[in-house]
Amino acid sequence: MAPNPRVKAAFAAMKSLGIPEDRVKPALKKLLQIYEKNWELIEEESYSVLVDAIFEYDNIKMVDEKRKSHLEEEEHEAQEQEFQCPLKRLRHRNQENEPIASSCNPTLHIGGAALIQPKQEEFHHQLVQNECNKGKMPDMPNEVSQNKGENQSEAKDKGVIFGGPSKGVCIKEANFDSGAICLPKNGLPVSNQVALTKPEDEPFTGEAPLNENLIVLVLPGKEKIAGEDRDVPTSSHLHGEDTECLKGSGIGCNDPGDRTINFGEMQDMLHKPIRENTSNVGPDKENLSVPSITTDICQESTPRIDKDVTNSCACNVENTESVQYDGTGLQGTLFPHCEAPSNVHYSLLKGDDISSGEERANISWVNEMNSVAPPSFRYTPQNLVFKDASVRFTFAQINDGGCCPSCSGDCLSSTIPCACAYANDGEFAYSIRGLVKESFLDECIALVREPKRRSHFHCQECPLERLKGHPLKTCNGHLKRKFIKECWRKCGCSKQCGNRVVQRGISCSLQVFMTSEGKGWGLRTLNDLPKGAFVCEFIGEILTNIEVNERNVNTVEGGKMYQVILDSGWDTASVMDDEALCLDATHYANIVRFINHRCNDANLIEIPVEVESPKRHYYHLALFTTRKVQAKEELTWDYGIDFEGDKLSGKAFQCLCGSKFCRNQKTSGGEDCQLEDQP
Ligand SMILES: C[S@@+](CC[C@H](N)C(=O)[O-])C[C@H]1O[C@@H](n2cnc3c(N)ncnc32)[C@H](O)[C@@H]1O
Repeated sequence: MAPNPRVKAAFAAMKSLGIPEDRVKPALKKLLQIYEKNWELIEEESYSVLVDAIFEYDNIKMVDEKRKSHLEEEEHEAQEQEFQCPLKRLRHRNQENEPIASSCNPTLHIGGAALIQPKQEEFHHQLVQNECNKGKMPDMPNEVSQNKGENQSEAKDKGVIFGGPSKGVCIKEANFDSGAICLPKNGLPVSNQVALTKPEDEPFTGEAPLNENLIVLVLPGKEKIAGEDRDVPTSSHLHGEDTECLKGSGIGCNDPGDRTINFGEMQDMLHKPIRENTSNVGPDKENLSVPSITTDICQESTPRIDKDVTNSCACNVENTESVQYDGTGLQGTLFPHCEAPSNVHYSLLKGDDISSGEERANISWVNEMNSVAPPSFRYTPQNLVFKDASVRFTFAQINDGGCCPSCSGDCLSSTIPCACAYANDGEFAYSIRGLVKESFLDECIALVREPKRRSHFHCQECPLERLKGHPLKTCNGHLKRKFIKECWRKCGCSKQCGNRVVQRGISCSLQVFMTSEGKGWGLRTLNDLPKGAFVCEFIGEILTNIEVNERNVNTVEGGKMYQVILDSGWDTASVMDDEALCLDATHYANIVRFINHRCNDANLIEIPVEVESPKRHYYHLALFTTRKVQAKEELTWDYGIDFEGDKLSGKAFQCLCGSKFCRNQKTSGGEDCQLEDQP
């Protein structure tokens, strides 16, 4: 059989680095197995994952060899001692409690506490740690360990060693065979995410090319201006003294890190309001996150920066007068919206990671269209309760029929579907590859796009009508949707179970970019994505409808739309005012706030996902691809806007989606298509 051209290419690439085929082979084999033959992950960044894997493999071999030779040496020494000191051997056996002065080995104190030999395990561990960074590409500095806030020895204590040319993370004891390998930048395929200890604060390692006429903004942490490095405040710098961690004691669940979570305390924290002056806010991830609830290791508080952050713009270019703020009234936001001075020629604005290290993979941003930097907002990877929203839930509410306590490992590979599949008619929504199954996805798409399939439920007392002061008015109806039910902490399966996709967060490579059609910023994928792939969750602040309404009263008309109503579960029972919830991604959000709207044939669809709360007034809203999406394609979803109706309320924008099914046809130039023609 002709050799696979990708294998040949990998060998050739390694050969150019001076690595012979016989060293490449075992590592490549293992990687292909671990990545489920996803070559793209292996090929990206000039095979950096493969290079890491080869050196890891070599390290392990070297460590094993050293250990073996150490054992042999010891054995040999012992034999020699026995041979040379027969007397001592006799005394060992017969006079164990008597001290003896031995000329053969003065440090050996028989029967006493001073007989100290390193345990094999410790020895092995030390070797792995010492050797982990050896054998890496010699010309690459160990940036990570240099830039980390925590030093190497602290990192070691946590079982983590940072370093390597591709920001590799050696996980605990770098045991290649156990699946612990250096993580590629894009993360592993979902089904292969192994126990990964993520560094708590991703270091800033971004570098950008410079030339005289080129202003390059590199966020977060560093700004490169005309060859200079300057520190700029980032969200992680804005942490204050007020750090409260979601840790507790007593009741709750034991998580794999032996931390016990007290759900009572947790709920208190969930209801702690956000303080708007972020210059004195503790790490919001710990303070206010909802589903994270049990997942976060409490981080040490980052030293507070007393600088008035409203004075420090990410575009800290010479003419600071040109700095403009977006008028949200939020102090100390992450990316002050700003324009550069007009006398500077811009060819490119870009940044390394808009998530400030909050996501597993960097999310870069680039503006090749104009001189505008990303708008102000605080990046959060988890929903935050603003104030009154009722997202209380307890373990006791999840009965055994609502989870799978007797499962273990991966529920998807079990022959009999577990209780978590019952919610989806006895079938899991996800395939073994971590994608939403085609049949499930097509059904979800049809329920939204096909007018004949679309149906609504009407709540008895609609909270939206109540809000408008018409408590008895008939509900206008809420679109019926299919829910995905994921396994969670009360389930017996592992954290790597295939029925836990959304809760593991973003794993694809994304980029925020300035669109060319005038829609402002947009989001695109940097890799091809298959149909049914999870892209991201809609993350923002959780507000009650009443709170959102109050907020919107003060919003200038024509502002951008960043809010969704979580109404997919309102059919279950009458919904109280503090249970009628919205997500607002205006001030606190993840990258969802950059996803633009497209009428009807968008390449993303939102699907409600039940994770921790069986009461469906609070759920996660996750975006999945509706079809194959090519690298560099813009990611879009249908906001479900009624352009005619919303125009009246002043909310709608002029749609520039370009879809031939555009519902705002007079302005978009879309063809005059009937909804029945939809894809
Ligand atoms: C969630 S934001 C999306 C990101 C936004 N483009 C930005 O620059 O921040 C939604 C806003 O983007 C703009 N937008 C989204 N989709 C659009 C479209 N199809 N046509 C025109 N503007 C759009 C509208 O201003 C809308 O209120």
